[in-house]
Amino acid sequence: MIKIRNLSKVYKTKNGQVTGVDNVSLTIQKGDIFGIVGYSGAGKSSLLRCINLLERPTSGNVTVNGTDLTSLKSKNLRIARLKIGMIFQHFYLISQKTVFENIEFALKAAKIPSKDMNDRVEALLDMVGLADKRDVFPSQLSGGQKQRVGIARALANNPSVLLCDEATSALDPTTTKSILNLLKKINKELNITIVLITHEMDVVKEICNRMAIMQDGRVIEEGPVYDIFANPQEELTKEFIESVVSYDLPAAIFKKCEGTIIKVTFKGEIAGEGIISDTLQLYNVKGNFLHGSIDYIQEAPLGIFLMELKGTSEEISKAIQFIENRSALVEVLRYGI
Ligand SMILES: Nc1ncnc2c1ncn2[C@@H]1O[C@H](COP(=O)(O)OP(=O)(O)OP(=O)(O)O)[C@@H](O)[C@H]1O
Repeated sequence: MIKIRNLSKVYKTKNGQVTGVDNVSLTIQKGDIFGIVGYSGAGKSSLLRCINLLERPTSGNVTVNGTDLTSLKSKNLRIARLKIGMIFQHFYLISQKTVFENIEFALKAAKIPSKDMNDRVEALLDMVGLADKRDVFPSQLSGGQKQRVGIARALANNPSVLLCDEATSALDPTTTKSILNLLKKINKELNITIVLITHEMDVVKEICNRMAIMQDGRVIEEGPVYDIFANPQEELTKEFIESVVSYDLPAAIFKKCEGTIIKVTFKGEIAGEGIISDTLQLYNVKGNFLHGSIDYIQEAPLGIFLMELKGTSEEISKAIQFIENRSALVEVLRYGI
């Protein structure tokens, strides 16, 4: 488990102080795939690098598996860091070394006996699906393959935590998907907690179970990915969600409708139930679907529909109440005109 408490990182620059992280507290549970999202400059990298103390926090502390890293002196910190793997957007492989040697290099740092070296490297290459590339140099690999070497290297010392710094931002969508699948497999099979930072909400939607949104160095919203997608609180969170799940209604349609326009969010299994048809049968309202879809987040359905309701305001209120009583969220976007 990773506990971040009241962490701040202030940089001293020629032009004065810059706050990278501003009093952040977060708890990341063992087995989580935790996504940290934010625009450029929000403080994601600073926070991630404070987790393994690549950056030393200005104040606050970071506890990983019960050890407060901020209290460790250099030798013990080096040892603790071996259990925190990290991968990067630009891979940082050693270009003069082969794939095998890149991974071997990380194993040597952990003083793995040389008789075990070959088996260990080959097991790691199998894990990331690169057994046939052991003797080639990084320049002969695609971006996705380079990242696989980065992942194998990060796993060399059997870490309990893997930090991913924009690990898929340099990759095309298909390669991104395959790397995300590999991260999922590592999380499940090796029980490694993953913390990733990204500006791509797609990545979070695809693999994370929990997430935090950062703005100006602070965490402005945090929780299970499904709940945040179903009911975002902050404007910035809504903006990020709309980048992957859009429910915008063209202004012309909005203008043409005279009835009350509602947005209905169905969570989980009720997404497939006939709540709307029941509503229209029970109440004297006419319903007209304007837009809608069912998305799958963490393999659970999340249905969002925009509807126009026509009828007396009393019947419409009753109909909305009925939908809410069936555990759906209803937001009135505009009352009837
Ligand atoms: N080494 C540094 N020296 C001075 N200021 C820094 C340093 N690193 C980051 N900052 C500043 O801290 C703030 C947060 O930067 P950070 O890189 O953590 O954000 P980010 O969300 O990761 O953005 P990006 O995705 O562009 O990397 C920014 O204002 C940045 O300019």
